[in-house]
Amino acid sequence: MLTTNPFDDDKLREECGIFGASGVDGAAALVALGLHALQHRGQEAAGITSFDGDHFHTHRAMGLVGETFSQQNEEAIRALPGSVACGHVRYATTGETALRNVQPLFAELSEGGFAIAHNGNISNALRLRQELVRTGSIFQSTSDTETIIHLTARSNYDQLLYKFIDALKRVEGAYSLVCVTREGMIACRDPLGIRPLVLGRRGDAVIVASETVALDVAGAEFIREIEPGELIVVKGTEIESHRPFPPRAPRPCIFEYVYFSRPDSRAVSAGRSVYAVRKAIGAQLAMEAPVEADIVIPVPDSGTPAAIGYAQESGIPFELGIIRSHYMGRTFIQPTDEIRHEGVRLKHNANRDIVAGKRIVLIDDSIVRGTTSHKIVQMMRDAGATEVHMRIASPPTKNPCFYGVDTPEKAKLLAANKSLEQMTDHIKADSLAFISMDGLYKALGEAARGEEPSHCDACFSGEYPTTLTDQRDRETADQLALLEETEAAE
Ligand SMILES: O=P(O)(O)OC[C@H]1O[C@H](OP(=O)(O)OP(=O)(O)O)[C@H](O)[C@@H]1O
Ligand SMILES: NC(=O)CC[C@H](N)C(=O)O
Ligand code: SF4
Ligand SMILES: [Mg+2]
Repeated sequence: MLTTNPFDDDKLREECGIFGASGVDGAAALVALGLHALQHRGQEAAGITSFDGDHFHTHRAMGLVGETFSQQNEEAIRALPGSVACGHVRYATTGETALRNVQPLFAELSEGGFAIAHNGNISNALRLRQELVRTGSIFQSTSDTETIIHLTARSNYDQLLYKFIDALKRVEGAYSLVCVTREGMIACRDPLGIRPLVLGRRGDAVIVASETVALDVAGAEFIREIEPGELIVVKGTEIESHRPFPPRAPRPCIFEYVYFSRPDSRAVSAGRSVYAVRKAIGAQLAMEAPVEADIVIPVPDSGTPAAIGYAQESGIPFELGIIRSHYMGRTFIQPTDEIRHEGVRLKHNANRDIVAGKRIVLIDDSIVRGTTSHKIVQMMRDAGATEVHMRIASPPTKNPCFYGVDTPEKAKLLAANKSLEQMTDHIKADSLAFISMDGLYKALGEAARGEEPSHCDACFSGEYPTTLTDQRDRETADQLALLEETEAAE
């Protein structure tokens, strides 16, 4: 996969963000605001499609929202007239990082134009694509999202809405979608509601967004979440709700609360802010994994709320012992290997006076490959820390995500390949502990995880809530290749 950031190529990636507005003049400008608030979910590319009653208009580009839809580039927004629009910020999960995969994707169907913006990942997209291509579909992109367009186009139903629903019934995996058609806007969530989507109003205008922070920034009021398995059709300012799928117990992504969502968004299924949930996770971690220390230090930014919770619960003072630069990364020239090795210092640096001579508890939200923890523990020691205890605000990440988060393959996940002791050695900490799975659910206000958990937690538990057709096909192909190799060698 192509990456845009020379220093961040070994991380758990963000996902995507979507935003739609209907029933408001200049809808595209509102979408640009909303996308800006969702920028943390995807920094590779951004796009908006509007409909002015006669024509569809699209502008898509690589890069940040502010680069593409900025004050200096007002022309870009003026070229997107109309009272309905949808937009997307992308972090690729299927299909390369290239303009042809930047969303919203658009096609002219027999019922007219159809624009689609997708957060999630379709776990049988490859299988569907092979079938569609074999029977004549010509794909314009390598994105999983395009399969929905082809399935819609080829459905035998006679109205666009029913064709679209027919298509969704054939896809597996995770999808929160916002579409613009000649009739208005359609928004929906997959039957398990794996990826988030909320509904708001700005006056009479209808807004949908991945997270409530985007409603705040667009001056809209939060109404409710779009329910798992719900599809809404928006015509102007009118909303019609549909339930096209048989009801199932929802499984929203628990990692949204650990890491992805902005802390000022609402954790809808927990009835609190994401910030409050993260603090509760930190407090729970302090109860489960206490340690004698002088100060609690977050790995900024995402470890900060959990560190505040840990400090408050343990009574150990909270200090900013690591300062993060917000200016590194994307536009930085390609470094030499030597500079790349030093790269972490560009992002994080020790606050020496705070750290020197102290026993410290470091709090981060997750360990993926272990790169960050390894470097930061060393950084604390170099700055004079006498003991470094690492505490992680999620259970060990042992499995990849197939639902819209670009995680490294299992072989590269530290916790999938090492015991707790080996991980502690690897990051060179004096001690290491993760919050328990039950502890994580307790922080969400539940008694324990239980047999039928309320959330998707597959990256920790390995229990994927949907079938993973493409992954199964890949494993079968690998096994066959191995068998052939063995036979050839014999
Ligand atoms: O074990 P690793 O492979 O290093 O990955 C884990 C780290 O990645 C994420 O931070 P990241 O630096 O990506 O983003 P953030 O600044 O939003 O915390 C996460 O918060 C951990 O700090
Ligand atoms: N991270 C996402 O939600 C990505 C959406 C879609 N699967 C893509 O790759 O464009
Ligand atoms: S596997 Fe993990 S990151 Fe992916 S949807 Fe499930 S909980 Fe979220
Ligand atoms: Mg981090």
